[in-house]
Amino acid sequence: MIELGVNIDHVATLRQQRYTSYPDPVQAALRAEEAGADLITLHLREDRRHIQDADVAAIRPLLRTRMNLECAVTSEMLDIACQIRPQDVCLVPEKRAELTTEGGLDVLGQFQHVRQAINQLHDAGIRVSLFIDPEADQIDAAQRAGATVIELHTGAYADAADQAACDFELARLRTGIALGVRHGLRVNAGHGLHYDNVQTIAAMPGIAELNIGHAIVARAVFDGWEQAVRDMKALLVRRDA
Ligand SMILES: CC(=O)[C@@H](O)[C@H](O)COP(=O)(O)O
Ligand SMILES: NCC(=O)COP(=O)(O)O
Repeated sequence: MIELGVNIDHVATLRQQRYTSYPDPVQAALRAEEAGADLITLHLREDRRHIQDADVAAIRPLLRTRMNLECAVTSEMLDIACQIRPQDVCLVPEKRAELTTEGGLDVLGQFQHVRQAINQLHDAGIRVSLFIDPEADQIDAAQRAGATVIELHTGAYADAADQAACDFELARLRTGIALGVRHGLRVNAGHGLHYDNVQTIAAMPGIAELNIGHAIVARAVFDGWEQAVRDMKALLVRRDA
């Protein structure tokens, strides 16, 4: 099976909407693990719109699987990551005004900055993933910068307006995964994946892990949290074994 990273950001979004104490991302993380999550993903945004520093600190020692902490390439975030020491950090681009993470990290355009960040995290014993678009020059740059993991942004595939656009995005992803694997990288993917579009990505040879959040939180409203996680996990059947 491909590994499922359950992203709990939007459990915290619901809480932050009213600044209540519920729903609790700690419970979401632990119950996702019980339901079959292979790891827990969470994004500490600079504007703290969903996950809070206290959530990251509370969840880290309680996880039985592993934590994949997504954060921007800033000194504040790198310091927090080095203090928390999650097993994985995924470096992502961030814009204050965006609704969600709109594109991949421009590794090529800020190569030295990203390389230094990777070195700092590696020195703290943290594996580093780069959240990038499925573009050859970015995948090459990720490997040269020292990352051992990439997560390919599937948002353009998820948002494709018609079949032609969808086929184009799938071809980009297929080529990107193959290039990443040739470079010896662990290749993950995620963003905008849901119960009806995930299987096409899961069927692609070379994918190690899919990180999925928004769709699982939305499904949980009707089916319950654990069932939503179990149903997503069941769709991640590896076809390249
Ligand atoms: C980087 C990424 O793709 C995830 O963090 C996901 O998008 C959920 O967070 P946002 O909706 O805040 O971007
Ligand atoms: N890195 C992508 C992720 O963690 C989940 O994104 P989404 O499913 O909430 O769009």
